[in-house]
Amino acid sequence: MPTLILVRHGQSQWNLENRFTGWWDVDVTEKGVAEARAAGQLLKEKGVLPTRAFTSVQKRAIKTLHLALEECDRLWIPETKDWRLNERHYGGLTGLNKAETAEKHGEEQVKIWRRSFDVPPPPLEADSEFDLAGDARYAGIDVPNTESLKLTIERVIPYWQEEILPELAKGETVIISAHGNSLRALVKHLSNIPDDEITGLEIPTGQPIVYEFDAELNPGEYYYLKDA
Ligand SMILES: O=C(O)[C@H](O)COP(=O)(O)O
Repeated sequence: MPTLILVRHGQSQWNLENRFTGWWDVDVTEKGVAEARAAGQLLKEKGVLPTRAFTSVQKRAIKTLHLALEECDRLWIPETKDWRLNERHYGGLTGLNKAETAEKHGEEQVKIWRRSFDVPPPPLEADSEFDLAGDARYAGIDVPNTESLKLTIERVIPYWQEEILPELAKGETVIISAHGNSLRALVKHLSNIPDDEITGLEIPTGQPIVYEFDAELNPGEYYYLKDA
């Protein structure tokens, strides 16, 4: 049975510091490493062993993938990294503290920037220290200067359809190690969550989520592997 495992990266340094991160390439903390290892141990314990892996080009997701695969002895499986699985771009909020931003602009405005479906944060200034346009990994890519969830969906779902779904069609057990909002994009699509209900979906770090697909590649309800 084709199976999909989604894992949000373990805690990052800026998760810990409560800063907007987006495309900025922040590492995992010690706690994040432990979360990633625990995710891999859970895969092993439950016998849900990935045969194919996808991740973003951001180290917090890549490291989480590798730590988890190491724990379930699957470091050898084929893996693909792609920017389309990156976190949504946080624009001009990148690097700012979330609580301080709420004090400055109000809780309501920050909630809109963080959880609305189609309101992007203010764009990143071209001379910002967080501008990644010159980063080698994005050569030839039009790096966005901000993204809403809607814009994130517009790059995640075509990638899902073109690159990941064909692997599931072969019967693979696919693991995707990615980010809060690139995974929200995917869960919204797979579970048919309406635009106005997606605001309520929070994806915790390091907790494997599983979808099982039928022969027609229709996904069932997702569940947390720890509860299975
Ligand atoms: O990019 C970030 O700051 C986090 O990974 C996700 O942030 P959010 O919870 O504000 O969507």
